[in-house]
Amino acid sequence: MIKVSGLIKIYKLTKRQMRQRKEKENVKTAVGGIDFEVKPGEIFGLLGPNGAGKTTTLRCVSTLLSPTEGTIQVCGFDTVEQGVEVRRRIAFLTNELKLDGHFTPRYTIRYFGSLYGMSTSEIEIRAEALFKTFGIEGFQDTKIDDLSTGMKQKLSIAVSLIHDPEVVIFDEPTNGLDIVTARTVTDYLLSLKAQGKTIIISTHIMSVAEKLCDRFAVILNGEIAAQGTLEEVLEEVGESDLEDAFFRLYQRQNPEAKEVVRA
Ligand SMILES: Nc1ncnc2c1ncn2[C@@H]1O[C@H](COP(=O)(O)OP(=O)(O)OP(=O)(O)O)[C@@H](O)[C@H]1O
Repeated sequence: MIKVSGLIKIYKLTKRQMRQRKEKENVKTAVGGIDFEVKPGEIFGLLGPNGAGKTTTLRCVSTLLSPTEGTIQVCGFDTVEQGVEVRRRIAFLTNELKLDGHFTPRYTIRYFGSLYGMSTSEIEIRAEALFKTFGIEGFQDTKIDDLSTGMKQKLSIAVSLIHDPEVVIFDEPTNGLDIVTARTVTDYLLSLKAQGKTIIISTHIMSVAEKLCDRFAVILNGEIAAQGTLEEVLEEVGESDLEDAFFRLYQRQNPEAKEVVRA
């Protein structure tokens, strides 16, 4: 279970960041007060364009960042006060965290398993199953630098799940993947859901939100513009297609962006 209440995250900008972004203020509100819950056996999506605040939200849920205001509970533990308990129970995947290219998948997964205090035999059994699922068996002893982008992403997912966590937090899990690899990842997320895991993902791809997520929130400029099941969001916005609904919501927030809204 994930419960996000009144989450606000404000970044302090350096002078350089202010110059680069042409910002007048030295603070940036990345997330402006959002609430949502994710239940076990559910895939929840944060759907939004670049800069909407998806990554920031997931970083707060995963304890990587502390909220400026608001609280987050994961499996009943507060992400700020009980960060260690939260980290034990989550898989966190984000594009920014890279596996070291000098090592092999076998070495890497063993290393991460041991960080979670798993025994050698537990690691072997779990790694074998994950490598099989993601088609990594034949590449276990290949240097990560020599793996394809898709294989690296699948390895990152396998490594993040070595300790069989209750909660899965994946930032853009299918980003940059070909259609076959993306399907392997989304199918695996569905199997985790069937196992009763609590899953939250971010995406800017409408079809991922439509097909994979039980519920999702459309996040724009750090605020939730709509949330619910696909049917609920479409009804709330008064559209029959998610892309149209998304643009309708976008236009409500950015009236000057009229031209991008379909008639
Ligand atoms: N460390 C930081 N310092 C200052 N501003 C930041 C920092 N990280 C993110 N931001 C800003 O906060 C806002 C939200 O960024 P965030 O990365 O959460 O969005 P996102 O929805 O994940 O977008 P993307 O899909 O591009 O990753 C953006 O305006 C971004 O420039």
